[in-house]
Amino acid sequence: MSLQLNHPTLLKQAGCLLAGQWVAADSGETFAVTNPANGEIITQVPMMGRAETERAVVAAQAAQKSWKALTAKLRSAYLERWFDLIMLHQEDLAKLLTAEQGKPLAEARGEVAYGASFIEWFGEEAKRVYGEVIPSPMNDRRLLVIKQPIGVTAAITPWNFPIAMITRKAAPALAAGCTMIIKPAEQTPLSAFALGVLAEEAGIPAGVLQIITGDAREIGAVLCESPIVTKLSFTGSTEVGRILMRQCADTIKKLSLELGGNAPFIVFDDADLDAAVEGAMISKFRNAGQTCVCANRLFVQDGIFDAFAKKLSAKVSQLKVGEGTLAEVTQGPLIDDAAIEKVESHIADAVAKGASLIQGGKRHALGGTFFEPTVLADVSPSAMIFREETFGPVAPLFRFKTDDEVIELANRTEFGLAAYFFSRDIGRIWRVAEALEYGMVGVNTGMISNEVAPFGGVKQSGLGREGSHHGIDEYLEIKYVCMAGI
Ligand SMILES: NC(=O)C1=CN([C@@H]2O[C@H](COP(=O)(O)OP(=O)(O)OC[C@H]3O[C@@H](n4cnc5c(N)ncnc54)[C@H](OP(=O)(O)O)[C@@H]3O)[C@@H](O)[C@H]2O)C=CC1
Ligand SMILES: O=C(O)CCCC(=O)O
Repeated sequence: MSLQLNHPTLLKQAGCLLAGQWVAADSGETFAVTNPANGEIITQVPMMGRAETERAVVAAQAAQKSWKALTAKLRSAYLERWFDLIMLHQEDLAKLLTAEQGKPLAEARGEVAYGASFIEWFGEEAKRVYGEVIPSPMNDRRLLVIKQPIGVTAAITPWNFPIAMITRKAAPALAAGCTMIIKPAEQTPLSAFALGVLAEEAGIPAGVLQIITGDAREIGAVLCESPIVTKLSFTGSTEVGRILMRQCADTIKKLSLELGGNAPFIVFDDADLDAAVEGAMISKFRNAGQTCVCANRLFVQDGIFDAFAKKLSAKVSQLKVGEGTLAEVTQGPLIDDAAIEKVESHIADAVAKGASLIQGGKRHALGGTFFEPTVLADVSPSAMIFREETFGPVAPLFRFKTDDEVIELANRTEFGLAAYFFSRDIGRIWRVAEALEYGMVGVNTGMISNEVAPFGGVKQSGLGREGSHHGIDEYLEIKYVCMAGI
């Protein structure tokens, strides 16, 4: 194993973090974590299930009593220490992330900093959970609102952002006074464990943050069905989101769901062409196209279509595909074979329906799950790629003529996460921003995520918001106190 870390204990091999101990599965079973760039096994992690999850829930409940009793200032101090340690070990965390997920090291470093920013932000927000005094309609009464932690919470997270998707959930939970059990994706548990090691080093007490790997269905079933767990936050596919929502119905659990997207990226004739191409590169090709906010459908107005297609293809041809550890690489492997098959099927279907392939289009000569960054022109709205999230490095260009036409096309989807458009007409900017049925809209930019802004979708892209001052509300309950006899 060639992973050289300055702080070797960050690579946890033997156990999950349960009730302050690193423990093996009851059965002793493990599963392999592999490097998607070369298929090598990095390490084995525990294959846990129902029994271990039930114990984690009990431990989380016990820990929550004292965690919520701390002052917000003290919880904030724990989070600040955790943030500092993550940034201190940014390079090691980035190496681990690249090893198990595949993204280029520069992107991995960026994700570590992005992930840490949620801990810093919510550490600060912990101190600003204000209540209200409501002017009373009766002289002898005083009406108050206080906010309290929702209790024991759980997070089920995906492989595409193995650090940030955990911290975006765990930081507000801990800041609010909740405890959290985290089930990371099977492909990327090592980043999660490393966060757990640093949380321990920051002094975060046993049971406040627990990390469990293994059988997703069994672990998920316990987390959803337990009446002790009062909140579940999930990021991943819409299909699994639906299953979890159904499973949470019996306990009427509070849910945050961050599900699939089908982002439109619109370039109007009056756009700054270079800025639009830059925006498309970052929005489409970040993490090899494997983000839920990636541009999935690029709509380009007739008058600028050919120039945009040419410039974008030229930029795409300069992307360097390879192992994420190599300095010059800008696109790593896709996560697995299923991902590459989906990309291939979307391209084949688009071409069969009349699209022309103007860049890339096939598996990369490196083999494995490396894929050539691809551009398709004149794609038909009847193509599969119009309806489904590709989650890969394919930019399909659709031609349009009018504003009304493109707004209708952009909204013709059950998803509503992120949308982007480029224009320099202030009237059009307002009209289009308001007409797009999406939770987030980037205007003249392809990059919208940061810790101070509310991240989340409408329609079937999910429920709730993460990040920003709204993010902590997902982990708080409102209590109304009516005081009579004044
Ligand atoms: N919104 C987003 O950011 C993401 C969207 N996706 C979309 O989903 C597609 C498939 O990716 P995939 O990784 O399979 O996403 P999934 O939704 O299957 O996985 C996300 C998380 O859910 C867990 N999970 C899966 N099934 C269950 C279950 N029945 N009960 C409880 N937890 C469960 C997974 O665990 P385990 O890994 O152990 O199976 C993982 O931790 C992608 O191609 C992409 O389109 C994927 C990832 C992120
Ligand atoms: O794909 C996701 O679910 C997370 C998107 C990364 C971001 O926060 O921008």
